[in-house]
Order: sequence, then structure tokens, then C-alpha cells
Amino acid sequence: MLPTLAAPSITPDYYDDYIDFAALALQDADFAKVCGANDGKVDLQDPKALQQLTKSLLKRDFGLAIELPDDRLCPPVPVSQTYILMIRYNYVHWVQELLDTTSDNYDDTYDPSRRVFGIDIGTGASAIYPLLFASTRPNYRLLATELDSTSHASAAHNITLNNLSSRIRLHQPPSATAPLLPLDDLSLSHASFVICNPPFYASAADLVTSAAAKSSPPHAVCTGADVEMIYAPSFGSSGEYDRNPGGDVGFCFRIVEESVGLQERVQWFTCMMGRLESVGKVVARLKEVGVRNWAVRCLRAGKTRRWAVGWSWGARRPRNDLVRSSLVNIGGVQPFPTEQAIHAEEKTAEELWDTVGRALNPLDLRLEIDAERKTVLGFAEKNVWSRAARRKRAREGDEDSSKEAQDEEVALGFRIKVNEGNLDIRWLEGMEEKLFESFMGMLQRAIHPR
Ligand SMILES: C[S@@+](CC[C@H](N)C(=O)[O-])C[C@H]1O[C@@H](n2cnc3c(N)ncnc32)[C@H](O)[C@@H]1O
Repeated sequence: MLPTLAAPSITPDYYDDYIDFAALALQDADFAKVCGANDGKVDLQDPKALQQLTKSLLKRDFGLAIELPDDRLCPPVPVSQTYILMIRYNYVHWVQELLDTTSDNYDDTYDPSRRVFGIDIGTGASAIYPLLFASTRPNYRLLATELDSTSHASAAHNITLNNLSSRIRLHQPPSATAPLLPLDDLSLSHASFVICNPPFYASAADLVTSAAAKSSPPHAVCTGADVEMIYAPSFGSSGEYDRNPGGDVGFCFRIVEESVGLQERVQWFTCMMGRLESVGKVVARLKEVGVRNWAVRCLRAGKTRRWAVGWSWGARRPRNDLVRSSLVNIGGVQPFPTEQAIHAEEKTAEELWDTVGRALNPLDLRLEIDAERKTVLGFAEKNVWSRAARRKRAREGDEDSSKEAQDEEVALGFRIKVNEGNLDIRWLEGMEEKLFESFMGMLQRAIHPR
């Protein structure tokens, strides 16, 4: 029988610290039982209590129910797995925000009318990502792929259990070497995003070494079967290992390679990494293949940390806090900032607004001005603020600027918000960071003339 679940009472932005057990016990009778039996405390060594904790969180925060085979990786096992549920949701919400801040409305907010279609590679026995996306965003539809037959069957069960079969389609690839992104095989023209929690380890030995480094036996913290945990492409000729080292990096390299062929048929490709150093390897590969728009993120809950990398072949730039993080502190991985400020403490908002108007109005830009909010949205087809561009315009008169720019390619899209004593400048669109830098330079000179 299908469960009747209450609508979620809260959907968190991001989880960070651990949960308030007492509050959860008041909201959930099943959880109260595991708390009550133990004096209001949860025995974090008891798998059953932890399983209930995760189930209660899924029910309370997302209105979801899941059932899992004992021998498959799942959220509801020992303590770190509860954090892993929270980290999974943090990953889901980060992807949602990447989409929200690169959508057609340019206003960095969630647009419930936007139809979104996402692909989860390796959805696992729980189908946890599609369930989280579908339960938090009614306009999302998903394709979930799963190679392993046991997990595939269990994922199908969980999708049905939550009445989501009309919005989540499940696909079993014909082999381990079939495309990870089966757009062509399934006659799909586009997707909005790709999400993936890949097998993290390159071999059984890698799994054991990694668990030893964390000083805990591997299967005490994880019930994953090998197929879920290990990705070991068969290495033939020499040099292949460098091209694909296996594990999370190797799996992600495959997605990167497929993304080169797919380009803008997918707006955002993303993949989760088990180790910070993996982020460096993936970003290096992205630069190698010519990606110029990427994002890095530390996903955390309690003391557990994972990392995510996202990239796009399109020119829309996400909000700055979504692409850069001081917690991803290794060299060369941070993309160029997409938000910058210019300070002029001595000036009022009125004065700054006038100065910005004087700087922008003569230029061949498409501008949408909101004088009340002191905000201007602007698009340029090319650099029209350089000295050379100004001289050319003076020579040729204004005839060029009269043409309709609406449908032209956008080389730079920006939003300027004027406040008391400062401007916030958001880079919304463009492949060239140098163009955004040069635009910032022009504004700096307008605000602080020598
Ligand atoms: C680490 S598990 C993640 C499961 C789930 N997404 C989660 O976060 O709980 C990786 C999953 O990828 C699946 N997988 C491995 N290779 C695959 C492939 N080529 N195509 C689709 N799924 C694959 C595994 O069977 C496993 O379920």
C-alpha cells in the first residue's frame, strides 16, 4: 500500500550542523520511540535508531519514504550516513541554485514556471537524488540511470512508493561502457543538469587504504556493494591510467569527455568528489578540454565533507558564492569571481546612480533600468567602452547604435545595484573574464576618476 505522507513541514536551504533530536521527537512518533527508549538520547551506534533518524528526516523535511535492500549503499545506516543524507540534499540544493542563478530571468531567483529536466547518473537503490529534486521542486522531471540490477529494482520500488513514476524515469544502461549520458540513445534533445555521486574508489585496495586512513573499518561505516563503491576501468595499453585513473576522478573524467560532445545540450554538468584533491584533477581536465565556466563547492554536514564540481559550456554565470568557496582551498581551482563591489563611502546612492548613468548611457549597450531600485541590467555584444571603441563610435556617428540588439549574441551581461557608498556588480553572462575585468575597470575609473 502507498504511504500517505504529510507535506514536508520545512525544506532547509542547506543542512550544516546536526539535528535537534528533541524537536524531531516531538514531530515524529516513530523517532520519539527510539529516543524515548534511551532517555531522550539517540544511540548513535545503533543502526536501527540511525535508520529511523534518517527516515524521520526524509519524512519531515521532504515528505519522502524510502525502503532499501540491506546490502546496498543507503542513507539510513550508521551515523555518517545521516550526514551523507544531509550532504546529498546540500548537493541537490546547490544544483538547484546553479540553475536558478543562470536562468532566462537573470534575477537569481527560483522560477517555478521554468521546466527543468535533470539526469542522475547511478541513482542507487534509494533513488535519493531524483526523490529529493522531485519532492522539493514540482516543475522538475528526471531521468535516473542505474547499472546494477538489484539497485535498479529497489530504485523503481522507491519511485513508485512515493508516487513519482510520472516524473522520474528509470533507465538501466546495457553495459558498464555504454554512455553515462544516454541522450542520443533515448532521443532526448536537452537536459538542464546532470548530477552524479560516482563510485569513489579505484580498487578494493584503494577502499581499504582510504578507510584505514580514517581509522575505521570500511564496512562499519558503509553497506555499499563493490559495484557502488568501486570504479575500475580495465587498463590496457600504457598511458590509459593517466587518461582514466578510475574512482571518482575517473568516473568524472568520463562525464567530462561526454560533455565535450554534448556541449550546450546540457546546461550544467556536475559530479560529487570524495576527496578535495580530486577537485584539482577534475578542474585541470576541464581547463584542458576548454571549459571556461565552472564552479566548485564544499558540501558539508557536521564533520563530514564532500566536494562538488560543476561546469557549463554555456555563458550564463552563477552567483559568486555558488562557484567559489574558501573551503575548496587548493591552487588553481577557483573560477573568476562573478560578483564584485566598488566602494565609494563618501558618495550617496543618488550621486553614484548619476555617475553610473553618465558612464553607461553613451555606450552601445542594451539596458534595462529600474530607477526605483537603482538597478540596471545591461548587455553588450562586444567591448564598447574601450578607448578604441569610443573613438570608432565618434568617427562613425551613432548609426550603429540604433540597431536592435535584442537577438544579437551577448558578449557580456551584467547587473549593477547601486547602494549608499558602493556598487555591487554581478557578472551574469559571458565567456571572457577579461571582458568583465575591463568593464569593471571602466566603472572604477568613472567612480574614482584620477
Ligand atoms: C556511490 S553509488 C551512488 C548511489 C546514489 N546516487 C546515492 O547517492 O546514494 C554509485 C552508483 O552508480 C552506479 N553505477 C556505476 N556505474 C554505472 C554506470 N555506468 N551507469 C549507471 N550507474 C552506474 C552504481 O551501481 C551505484 O549505484
